Amino acid sequence: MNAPRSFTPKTFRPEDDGPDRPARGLDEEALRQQSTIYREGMLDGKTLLVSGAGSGMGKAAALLAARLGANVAICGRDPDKLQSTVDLVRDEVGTDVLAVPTNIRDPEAIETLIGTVHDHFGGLDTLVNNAGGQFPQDAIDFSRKGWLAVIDTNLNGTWWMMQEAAKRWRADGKPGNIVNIVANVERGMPQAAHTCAARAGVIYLSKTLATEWAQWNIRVNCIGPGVIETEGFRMYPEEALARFHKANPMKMRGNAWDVAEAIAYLASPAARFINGDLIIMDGGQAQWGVIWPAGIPDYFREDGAA
Ligand SMILES: CCC/C=C/C(=O)SCCNC(=O)CCNC(=O)[C@H](O)C(C)(C)COP(=O)([O-])OP(=O)([O-])OC[C@H]1O[C@@H](n2cnc3c(N)ncnc32)[C@H](O)[C@@H]1OP(=O)([O-])[O-]
Ligand SMILES: NC(=O)C1=CN([C@@H]2O[C@H](COP(=O)(O)OP(=O)(O)OC[C@H]3O[C@@H](n4cnc5c(N)ncnc54)[C@H](OP(=O)(O)O)[C@@H]3O)[C@@H](O)[C@H]2O)C=CC1
Repeated sequence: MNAPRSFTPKTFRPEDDGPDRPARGLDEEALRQQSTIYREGMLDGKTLLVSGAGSGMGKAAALLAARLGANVAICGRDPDKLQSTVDLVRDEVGTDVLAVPTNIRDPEAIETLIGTVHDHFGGLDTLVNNAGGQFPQDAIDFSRKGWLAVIDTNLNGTWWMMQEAAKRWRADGKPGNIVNIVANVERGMPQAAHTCAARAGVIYLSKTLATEWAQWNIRVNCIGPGVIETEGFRMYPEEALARFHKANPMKMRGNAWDVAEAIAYLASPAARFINGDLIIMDGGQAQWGVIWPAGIPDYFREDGAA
């Protein structure tokens, strides 16, 4: 029998970044160079609110939406990260992004956020719930605070955003569109059980709301990314990162732009009949491999899992 696996929480924290933990994913220069399959002006006159848009997929989605003509509002906790997205879009596209620092765990702050977006742009067409995250750890060792932090962010935070946006759409008699970024949870997520529970909750919440809210012309869909290399990867030990891409049969990592293009599709008129669905973007991982974000335990090494 394996000895209990110990875990030092401080080890993988983003603030521990240093020269030995390099930046991950598409940097701003790479983002600027991405091309898109979509036509110019595809999102003209549309307003998108993207949470967690100070980095990673949210930043890419904000840039692409702005490039396609949308009004873009963003939120996240760290104002400096949000400002980096504002600056990138202004420099690259020439438009102003509305940045509203907001913790999605705070429902009152979300009420203010949704109101601010409506006041500024005169409405909201697509809400992208991308903010979220977790830390890698064997479930048996989760602290109570850690469990609650992940559930509160990924499940409750996403719900507060959805409910507040929908209340406003119903009151205004306007159609709405929600895209929730979740994860690939079909076969569970070892060493990420907290986020697996939260994301599974969001997926089935979304399917339920897609029915309940159809009467107000509000669509709700999810995107389930697999291994997408972003700044968020700094949270994981090198040992795990070295194996992440081996968990899908294509043996590759996706990038933030892949997800941004899927978000743009769901925000476009081409997706008007898609409701209650989950788009998995994982190179086939769901059918095959397993990610061990805290490192593969001895018990699973011998049988060659993933
Ligand atoms: C899965 C593979 C594929 C997925 C990839 C991605 O999603 S990539 C994108 C991923 N991007 C991200 O994931 C980025 C966003 N992630 C986050 O912001 C955090 O991981 C969060 C979701 C826990 C929020 O936390 P927060 O704002 O509340 O900040 P806080 O720091 O105060 O933590 C609260 C408590 O959680 C606990 N705890 C925290 N860390 C660890 C740890 N390493 N170890 C153990 N426990 C840990 C601890 O109990 C802590 O309290 P303490 O002991 O300090 O008093
Ligand atoms: N990269 C991957 O392989 C995968 C990622 N995902 C999920 O996709 C989403 C985007 O991830 P990715 O771009 O990779 O990672 P990042 O860590 O770069 O982005 C997550 C963003 O969420 C924001 N955020 C976190 N907590 C809160 C909060 N309480 N309130 C407001 N904003 C918050 C963070 O900003 P700030 O710290 O400023 O608040 C950050 O900008 C996340 O939900 C992630 O868990 C799912 C599957 C795989």
